[in-house]
Amino acid sequence: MLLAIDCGNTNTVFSIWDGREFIATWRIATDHKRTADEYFVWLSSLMMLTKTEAQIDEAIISSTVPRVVFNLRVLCNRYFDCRPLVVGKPECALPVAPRVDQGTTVGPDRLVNTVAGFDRHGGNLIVVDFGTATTFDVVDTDGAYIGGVIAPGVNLSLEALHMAAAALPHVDVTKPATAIGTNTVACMQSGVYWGYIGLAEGIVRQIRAERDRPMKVIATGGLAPLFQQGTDLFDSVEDDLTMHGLVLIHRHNKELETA
Ligand SMILES: Nc1ncnc2c1ncn2[C@@H]1O[C@H](COP(=O)(O)OP(=O)(O)O)[C@@H](O)[C@H]1O
Ligand SMILES: CC(C)(COP(=O)(O)O)[C@@H](O)C(=O)NCCC(=O)O
Ligand SMILES: [K+]
Repeated sequence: MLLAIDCGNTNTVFSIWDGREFIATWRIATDHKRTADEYFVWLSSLMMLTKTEAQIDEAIISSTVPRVVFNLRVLCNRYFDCRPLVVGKPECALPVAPRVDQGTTVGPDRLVNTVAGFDRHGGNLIVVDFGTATTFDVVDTDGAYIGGVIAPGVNLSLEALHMAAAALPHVDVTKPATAIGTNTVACMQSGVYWGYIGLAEGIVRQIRAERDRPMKVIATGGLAPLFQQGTDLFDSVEDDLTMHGLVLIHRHNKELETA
């Protein structure tokens, strides 16, 4: 079975793919100090507690944090006796190469989102990922990643507000009932929630104008369902998008190997 690992700047998600479906998905805070042994203790206890029967013998990793890849590789080598594919490394082929400025290292999560979005919806697509950063990935007609937008993430913005202004508390993002807040917390939540809805709508409008053609919009990432409640911008919200892309990229590389 395939172990697919999606490491973002905040959370790392592990999913087990049995060839037909994901039989388990677990999430751990991203921490570059975590060792292979620690990952394994965590993974194997979850497998035992949930009675998940899985013989893992293949792995694929996408990581926006380069430093964690070493220990994830050790995990795969030592405990699953396999060499993981690492998205973004030369030995990991993509169905279509990205078309960006020379020397640009596109975040592997964005490449994976592009592959998954194209598989599910075809080309001319915008994938919005509400992760640590809020990213917009533009997918061309043939499925190539051709660029996009990186904006500060929602929680990052709230954190910055709290850090920079003495009178502003730490607050969690939620959908406020009204745009006009009648207390400090409600005002901050409104600024971030409706601010990000406006950001997403505005950026998508601008991208569509530059591309001058119909483009679907797919949202993913931890906070996507919350933002879907405030706008009809998204054609769909798919929390398994990155995992789906990892399975596709793994399959693509296996096919190349046996061809
Ligand atoms: N279900 C949730 N409810 C509220 N916040 C969430 C939820 N899931 C994730 N988050 C927050 O959303 C942000 C993005 O999460 P995630 O998509 O896991 O980011 P990344 O991929 O960059 O690690 C993080 O700040 C995280 O704390
Ligand atoms: C933009 C990102 C920080 C988003 O990461 P995430 O929010 O998923 O942790 C990541 O995709 C990245 O480090 N990108 C490199 C630059 C680029 O994609 O052009
Ligand atoms: K991500």
